Amino acid sequence: MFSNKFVVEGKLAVITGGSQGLGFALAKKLVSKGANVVIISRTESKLTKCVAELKKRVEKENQFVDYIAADLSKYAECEKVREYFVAKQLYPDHLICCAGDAYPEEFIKMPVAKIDQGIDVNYKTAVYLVHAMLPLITEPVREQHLVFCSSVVAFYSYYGYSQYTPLKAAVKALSDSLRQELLPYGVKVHTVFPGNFQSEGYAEEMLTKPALTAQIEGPSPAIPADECASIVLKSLEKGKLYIFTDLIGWVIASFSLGFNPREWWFAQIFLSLIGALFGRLIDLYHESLVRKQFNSAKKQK
Ligand SMILES: NC(=O)C1=CN([C@@H]2O[C@H](COP(=O)(O)OP(=O)(O)OC[C@H]3O[C@@H](n4cnc5c(N)ncnc54)[C@H](OP(=O)(O)O)[C@@H]3O)[C@@H](O)[C@H]2O)C=CC1
Ligand SMILES: CCCCCCCCCCCCCCCC(=O)[C@@H](N)CO
Repeated sequence: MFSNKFVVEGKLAVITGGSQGLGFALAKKLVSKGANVVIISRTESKLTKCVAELKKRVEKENQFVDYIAADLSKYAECEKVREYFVAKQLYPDHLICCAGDAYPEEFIKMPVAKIDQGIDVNYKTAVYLVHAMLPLITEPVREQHLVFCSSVVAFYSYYGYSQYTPLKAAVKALSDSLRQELLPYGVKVHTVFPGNFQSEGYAEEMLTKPALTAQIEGPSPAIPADECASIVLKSLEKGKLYIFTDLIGWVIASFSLGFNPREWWFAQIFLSLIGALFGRLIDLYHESLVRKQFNSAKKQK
């Protein structure tokens, strides 16, 4: 049995995007494990319902659950979040950035507003909040965990995700820089690369997802959010820096190992060779699907 590298009992966990999906699933598990939890998102009505639900799981006398309604894509609101903790003299032990959303659609049909939304929700909510919280992250030096939510698509961007994958790749790059920069402050930076999982956001994205996008990502069927949260927590407890929630995600990431953290590195190096040999062939196959789709649409006109 491994030693738990992600102790939560009695600790303070702050979860953005905590009002649904993976964020709320993680919040429930952390409260059940004895953590103090503050969830953050924009919609107060969702947050109050979630906190009522979380309070049912409170076991310990002095364990608390709270929420902050804030649009984290606005820096000023991230500063208000910091002030909340300063005023209460609370120093988060775990900061888990789950806020995000995808709008899968062909780029030629992409409204500019959705491009802005992708940047705001997937990138700004993470970079702004962590930046605003730096005074509480760097002082006092203590063991902390900073968890970013990227996606498998950060390793392989394909048809339909032009509004989303660039920002998930940016979250990966941001986490890679901060993993080095925050070392002296006792901060462990983890990056989660989920495969598909069922959530309110997933249901939303399925409304616009092109059939070809769904076909390409067929090897990643959507698992329940609770199952995804369990996999993430177990990986954090094992001290994993890069966290995958399905096999295909780990395989695709192994295709581009580069400077990335490894696990089962021997197998990953073998897979990186397979990726070097066949990755482009898989991409060419996907390109042939695009051409086929385009030509058959042209014939129907
Ligand atoms: N579901 C999936 O298949 C996959 C998801 N992911 C990633 O995992 C993470 C969680 O996904 P999922 O559970 O599906 O997400 P959901 O879309 O279900 O929930 C997103 C959460 O983020 C909050 N949020 C959105 N915008 C903001 C904002 N500007 N400020 C503060 N909070 C905000 C939402 O609450 P509110 O609207 O009230 O603000 C909500 O709580 C996301 O980063 C997603 O990109 C990665 C791979 C696959
Ligand atoms: C041997 C290698 C074959 C490779 C074939 C390509 C398979 C691609 C699977 C990618 C799955 C990505 C799921 C995350 C999607 C996501 O982030 C959205 N659901 C956002 O919410």
